[in-house]
Amino acid sequence: MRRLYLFDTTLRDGEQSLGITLNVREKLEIAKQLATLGVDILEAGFPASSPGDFESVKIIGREVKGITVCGLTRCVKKDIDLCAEALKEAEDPRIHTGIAVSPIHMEKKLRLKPEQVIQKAEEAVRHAKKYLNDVEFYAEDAFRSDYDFLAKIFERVIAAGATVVNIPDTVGYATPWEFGELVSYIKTNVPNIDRVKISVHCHNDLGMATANTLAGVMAGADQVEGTINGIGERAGNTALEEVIMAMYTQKNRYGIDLAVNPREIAATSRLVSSITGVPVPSHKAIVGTNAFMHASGIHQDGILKEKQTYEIIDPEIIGVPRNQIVLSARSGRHALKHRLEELGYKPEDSQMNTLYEEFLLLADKKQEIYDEDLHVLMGTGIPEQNGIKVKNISVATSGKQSATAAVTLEIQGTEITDAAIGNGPVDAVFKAIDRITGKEVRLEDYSIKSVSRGKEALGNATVKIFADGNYYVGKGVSTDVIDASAHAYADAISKLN
Ligand SMILES: CC(=O)SCCNC(=O)CCNC(=O)[C@H](O)C(C)(C)COP(=O)(O)OP(=O)(O)OC[C@H]1O[C@@H](n2cnc3c(N)ncnc32)[C@H](O)[C@@H]1OP(=O)(O)O
Ligand SMILES: CC(C)C(=O)C(=O)O
Repeated sequence: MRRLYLFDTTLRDGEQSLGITLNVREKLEIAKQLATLGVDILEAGFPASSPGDFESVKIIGREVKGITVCGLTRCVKKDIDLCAEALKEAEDPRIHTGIAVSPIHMEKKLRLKPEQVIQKAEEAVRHAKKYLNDVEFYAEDAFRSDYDFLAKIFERVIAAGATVVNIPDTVGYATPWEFGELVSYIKTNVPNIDRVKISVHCHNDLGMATANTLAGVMAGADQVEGTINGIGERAGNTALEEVIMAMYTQKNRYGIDLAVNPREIAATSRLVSSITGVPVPSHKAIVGTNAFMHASGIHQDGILKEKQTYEIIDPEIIGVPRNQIVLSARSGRHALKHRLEELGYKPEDSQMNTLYEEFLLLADKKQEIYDEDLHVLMGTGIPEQNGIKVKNISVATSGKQSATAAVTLEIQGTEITDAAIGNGPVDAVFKAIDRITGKEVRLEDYSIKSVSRGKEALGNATVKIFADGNYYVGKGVSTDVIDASAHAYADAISKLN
């Protein structure tokens, strides 16, 4: 069996998705779950990019053990110094440094001659090696580079001490057969390549990131880079869950071994989606809600006769249990606990009374309680209300007229009520919250979507605000859309210092 290393960059390239800004607490929570999933390397951020990113890499390095924690840098000494400083307390640190190698990037962006680029790359790797042994070198835009030049720069960084060479298709331009050929070319044309690991890092601009990554693996790559749910710059990165399950379902054919626990895939995907506010499309491979649903009669007939007629993956393998019990207001604590345990939660007996009360409140509003409702009940869909709690909302609206909202918030134990007029009920509620908190914020984005099924489905509101030079994302969940929106807005404001 050949061992394939999984390099997760959800917290670095994933966070480069438009609209995502995660704070240290959120990043740490995702990092811990990635360690539970069992990825080998976790890219925690780009320490030189901001004090917040520096802090995240530092705290993840300190707190998350049993895994390689990595930070990204340019081939710039200051970036490398900061990265090494952030990784000081990491058990198994790695610096990921690199520079662009394609003609267009070197000439137009870096404004450097190819030989100058090689020099910077060598110097950066040597500088990083002063701090620690494990240094990965990325050749940005490798797929559009001149392959002789690429082989030459890899040869020189390997001589300077790189332990991993990364071949990115930075702009997602490759097709699988071409990308496989590139990896083969590097394997056969770079002296001493067998001393280092080859990594592949693909983007999804043509929808081929996973296919290209697998072609790279077939051509001999030792490490694959990607993100959970495929989030990332522009159209995103290779979705790690797709690579994991492609390997898992093809194990006997490809003989590739991974250290991950596939049962954690669904929980990791949910957590990343919930914290980043980026929904997973229902038809998304592996982790979409429809990925294991069979809708048409001929398929349902086949499944009832033999599951494998239409199912290549047993959903339980990725932590999605088959649902056999229908939960409703008539269900008791045993059924609720049983289903929660099937979904991977470990509710304490002491928690069950409160959970059951919350469950009944919801069940009274809905005929059937779905798994999505239970995830919300267990908190993976409801954010903590740090400091600001929405206690009461009352809205008056009459057709085309403006709406009026009266809102009561509890801030650090004190209840405050105020009212405002807005263009519609949600606007009026947000304005009332602004009056109470006295914060100057600009609403950047607002969306509401259903997170469960049924007529009284839970609405999940996501609000993005801009204040003090930063973006803050808040989430709120309720069967009432105005209530969900108010919670999301209060959640975002509670993240301001
Ligand atoms: C392919 C990728 O995904 S790479 C990772 C992308 N991630 C990020 O960009 C993280 C967020 N970025 C940032 O916080 C900032 O851009 C910083 C801190 C990195 C740099 O900020 P600034 O110093 O203000 O530079 P700015 O971003 O405007 O320009 C980039 C500079 O770095 C140079 N540069 C870009 N990549 C590299 C590299 N890998 N190695 C060396 N220099 C590089 C550019 O040529 C440019 O140099 P110039 O100022 O001499 O023209
Ligand atoms: C920094 C590198 C690995 C990258 O993200 C890319 O080239 O896409």
